[in-house]
This record gives sequence, structure tokens and C-alpha cells, in this order.
Amino acid sequence: MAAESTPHLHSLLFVLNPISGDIDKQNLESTITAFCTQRGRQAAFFHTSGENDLDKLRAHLAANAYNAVFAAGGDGTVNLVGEALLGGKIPLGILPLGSGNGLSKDLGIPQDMGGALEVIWKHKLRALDTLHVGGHFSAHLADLGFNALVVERFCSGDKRGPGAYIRIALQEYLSYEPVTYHIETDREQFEGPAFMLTIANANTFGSNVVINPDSHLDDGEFELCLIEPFPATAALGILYHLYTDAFDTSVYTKRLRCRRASIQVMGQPRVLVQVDGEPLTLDTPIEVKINPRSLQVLTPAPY
Ligand SMILES: Nc1ncnc2c1ncn2[C@@H]1O[C@H](COP(=O)(O)OP(=O)(O)OP(=O)(O)O)[C@@H](O)[C@H]1O
Repeated sequence: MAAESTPHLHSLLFVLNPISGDIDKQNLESTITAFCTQRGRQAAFFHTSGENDLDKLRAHLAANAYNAVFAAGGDGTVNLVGEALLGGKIPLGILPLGSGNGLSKDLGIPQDMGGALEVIWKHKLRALDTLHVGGHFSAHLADLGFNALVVERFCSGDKRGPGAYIRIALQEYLSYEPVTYHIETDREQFEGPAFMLTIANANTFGSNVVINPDSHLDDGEFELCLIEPFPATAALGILYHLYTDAFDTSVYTKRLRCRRASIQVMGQPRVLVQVDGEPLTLDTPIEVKINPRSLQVLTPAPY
């Protein structure tokens, strides 16, 4: 689709998460307002509270008309705004202000405020697939196993930002015991133990780990990316593969491409799952479905 210059993106809502990314947001509203006013746009703000934000945001959107809604936070804030806009015509914009900002990186959205705001007047609209994971909305990545545990510890801790995540991952790695998964997709079956199992609509974690290379956010399919149990001596090699777009070249990895999946975790009626960075405890089996091209997103215009 051609890049659009859009005078119609006049009235903009910014959904601000005050705690995301350990970032000082004291001057954020005045910076955004000045940016928008200089370019003849109108900015309004909605502050998340961490309590019942989806219902509150839906009520706000039902009572007020906007041309686009920006998630100003991390992947959890993007998930919130994405779910509120799901299936509608109002596009989602992203101001990456979280710890990882995975979806914004996958979409090529500039990580600096000025660059990210530029999509207001110069952008390409993309309709992205989204997922339902055990009944929960996901726009980016969800997983079970090791990373879900690390995300849960991260979210219950009092430190945010990438440093806190790495510290917890190193602590948990030494004692982590893989579990066995039984997976049925619309195409195949898999049964075996895994260190982690990622349900991937997108490619890359906020940490820049490429868990699902060469897949697209709007191809009507998702991938189940398995890292099988590995000896400690293989850990660095696997990390190297994950940081160099080479997931499939490790002997400890496997990917299942599908449109629908049912994930059973042997011996566990309930299991920890992280969905777009938020830890949840879900009943098994976990049913995963794709909702093709269900979310309109503002992405940078190609030059
Ligand atoms: N006012 C608030 N007080 C406390 N928690 C909040 C508040 N607003 C939102 N939250 C919580 O913030 C979390 C979402 O944070 P978000 O994912 O946007 O940032 P992050 O975790 O720092 O970044 P990333 O997901 O990119 O690593 C949700 O758990 C949400 O409940």
C-alpha cells in the first residue's frame, strides 16, 4: 500500500502507562502536546491505572471520537490498546516507552519519541493478524516454560527495564526443569519436553532475541517455536543462534507453523503463560486461534 499523508489523523488519543520501562514521563504530555500542536493535531491523554484498564479505555473510546490511538508504554500497553481497537477502523500507533517494546521493533517503528511521532503525518497502514491464547488477546508473542517464569518474576518485582529481566533470567536458569508438551495443530502433532514454547505472531522479543525469523505479522498464520532441553554447554550456542536470525539451525529448536493449536502440558491442569509480557495462569489445554488482519496499525512510511 502507498504511504499516506493523512490530514484526517487530526484527533489523537495517547494512552500513557506511568510505570512502563522505568522511564521518567514527567514531561511526556507537554512534549507530545507541543509536537502535535505545531503540526495542527489535537492530543488527548488517557492514563492507565493497572486496574480494569480495558473496560475503562473501551468506555472512553465509546464516548469520544479519535482518528488514531497511541499506546505510550511497553508491550502490555500495546496489548491493552490493541484489544480495545480490535476489529475496528481506528488505527493503533505505538510510542515505545516500555522495557522491551517488542512489537514496535518488529514493525520498524523508531525507538525515539520524535521518530515514533512522525507516523502521525507520514505512515503506512497495516492490518495485522492477532491471536487468542487461552481466550486472551495477543498481538506479539506469548509463551510457556522458562521465559514465562522469568516474566512472572519480573512483573512481581519492583524493578523494571532490561537489566532487571536479565538478572532474573540468570537466576532462574540454574534451577529450571523443562516440562512435556502435547501439541495438536491444524497440520501436525508434537509431543516432547521443551525448555520453552513460544506462540509467535511476530518475530522478535524486546530483548532482540529472534525467536521466529522470516515470518510475517499479516500472513494468516502463527508459529509454535520450541526450544528443547539442552545441556549447559550448548546454552551460549543457542543464544548465538537466537541473536543471529538462525533459530532453525540449532539442533535444539523446532517450529510448527499453523492456524490453530491446542497445547496440553503433561501433568499440569493450570500453567503459567506470558502473553505480550503479562503473566497469566491458564487452564490446559490452551487453545490458540488466529484472527487474520484484525488490527489496523500505523507503521513508518517506506522511503
Ligand atoms: N498506573 C499503573 N500503576 C501500576 N501498574 C500499572 C499502571 N498502569 C499500567 N500498569 C501495568 O503495567 C503493565 C504493562 O506495562 P508495559 O508492558 O506497558 O511496560 P513494560 O513491562 O515496562 O514493557 P515491555 O512489556 O515492553 O517489556 C501491566 O501489567 C499494567 O497492569
